[in-house]
Amino acid sequence: MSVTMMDCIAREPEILARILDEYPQKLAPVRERLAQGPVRRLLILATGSSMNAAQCAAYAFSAWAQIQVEIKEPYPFTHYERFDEATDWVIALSQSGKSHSTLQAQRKAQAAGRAAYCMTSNGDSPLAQEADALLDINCGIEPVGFVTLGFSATVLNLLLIALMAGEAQGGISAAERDNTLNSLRALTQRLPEVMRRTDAFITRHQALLSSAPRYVAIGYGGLVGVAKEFETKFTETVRCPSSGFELEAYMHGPYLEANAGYLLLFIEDAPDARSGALREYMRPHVKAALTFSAAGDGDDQTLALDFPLDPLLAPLLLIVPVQILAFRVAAMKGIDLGVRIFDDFDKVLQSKI
Ligand SMILES: O=P(O)(O)OC[C@H]1O[C@](O)(CO)[C@@H](O)[C@@H]1O
Repeated sequence: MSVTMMDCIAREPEILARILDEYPQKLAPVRERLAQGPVRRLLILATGSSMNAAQCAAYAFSAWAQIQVEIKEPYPFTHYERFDEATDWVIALSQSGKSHSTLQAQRKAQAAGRAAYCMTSNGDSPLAQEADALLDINCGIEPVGFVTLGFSATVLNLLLIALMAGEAQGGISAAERDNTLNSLRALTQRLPEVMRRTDAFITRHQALLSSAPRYVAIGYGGLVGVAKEFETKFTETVRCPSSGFELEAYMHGPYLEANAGYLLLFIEDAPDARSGALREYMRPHVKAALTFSAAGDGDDQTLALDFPLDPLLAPLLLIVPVQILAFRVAAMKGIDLGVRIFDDFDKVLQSKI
């Protein structure tokens, strides 16, 4: 039998634990870069899920290492932008290592005199081959195109890079580093329980989850990356109109499209007054306003994971219910993810090489 998206999600606890054990070796190029001098402005070139993963981890760089992260869509960076000379580190992030736009952007950074660090799970890929240094995501090549395992592995690696930078640049102590590593290990061990709770929640709400014509997720801070990945994953798998918004940005226009068919999903690390106020305002106007929360035991409308944690780590936990939700709602809609559609797309459009 072929490997499914759910098989990949189920491997996350094991693979994330491995990444935590092996990162000092696998991310050795990060140490070498940090030894060359401080990093203040990091440019991450990435598209799709890889861009969303970068958004999940970006604030850890500023909090722990005082690094300003810019995440750029590769194509406009290549074709419309002047290279910012203040950039002192460039990571071209592509899980497959085959996105053509990211390859072109990597070349532009190299032409601007910057060493390109390629972060990928495929060391033989075109991006890896042309890069100046390789950052191995250390999850193997994901056999399913709708990436989940690679997404979570990317977020964890980026958090670990931020941690290494934080320690090297004096932003955090060795004790703080160890506390964070312990929290990450505990998070990884919590994932099987997260999966069980998510399954039960989805089964309970099956009727409304399967019948909505429009899905919207809302997050804040690093959880915007989770909301954006909701958009990417639902669009790829559920194939109904789906969007992810930043909490405050949602209040500037997007709410106006809400109607009685609309399914809203709030993503919270802990009870949040602003997110809660929006949910209560919107609830009478929509089919359902559900919440995924890292904290608490929750109510009928809330999947509560009862695992309070540092908000900077929360995306790594809260992405898992989103991934399972995409897989299960696709199945409820009768979509067979094993059947390829638009099979000639990459051949014709050359977006992946
Ligand atoms: O991280 P990569 O391999 O560059 O892929 C970026 C995006 O391209 C896709 O694989 C589609 O081509 C998406 O699923 C993914 O989010």
